[in-house]
Amino acid sequence: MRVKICGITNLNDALNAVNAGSSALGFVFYKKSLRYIEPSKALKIVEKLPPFVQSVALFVNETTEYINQTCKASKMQLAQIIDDENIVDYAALEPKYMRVLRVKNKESLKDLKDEYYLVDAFVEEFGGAGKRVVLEWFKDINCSKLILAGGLNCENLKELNGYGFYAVDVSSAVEVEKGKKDRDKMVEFIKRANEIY
Ligand SMILES: O=C(O)c1ccccc1N[C@@H]1O[C@H](COP(=O)(O)O)[C@@H](O)[C@H]1O
Repeated sequence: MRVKICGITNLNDALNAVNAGSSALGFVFYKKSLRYIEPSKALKIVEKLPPFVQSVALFVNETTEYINQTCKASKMQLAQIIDDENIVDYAALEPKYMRVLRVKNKESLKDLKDEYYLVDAFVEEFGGAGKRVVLEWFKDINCSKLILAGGLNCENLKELNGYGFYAVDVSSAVEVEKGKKDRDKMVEFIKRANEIY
């Protein structure tokens, strides 16, 4: 199972995540988050990453122009986009992107199109809150293009067996505190993610 570790704010955590086996690292470009990182600081980390690790920029209700400029300046390979205000012109986006669907109920899943999405539990305050989606809602859905986020941890990962999610995304369960990752928790999380079938 592919794993994205989100909320990277320093090189040490980035390299620990990569060495633990993370396929992707998430950088939060949302200023109100305690995991916010300046794009110029993210660039310094990205430039030191080894090959085969994807850098993902997380945006919340930002304009197309801002996303394009910021991804280019910080050499991000993928934009993770929360666009509740419907302001993004996806045809004009330069980086590859992955929309975030914030799931409130089973009805929310009707909005999924045939593309890769990150699905996260809806919370009023944006993101990384450790809140889970209800897995039963995904039972009759093709999950092969879905990256599941929201409250995943070493203990509950095994509940994903059989769903066929493309990847998982985690932040709070592998932290010492917001913005600081725990190496051992990342190692254990990725070990358990690799046991999912
Ligand atoms: O992490 C944040 O601070 C954040 C801020 C704004 C929007 C999204 C954010 N994080 C995303 O939330 C998921 C779930 O995190 P958790 O595992 O439940 O803590 C995380 O993977 C980020 O993609």
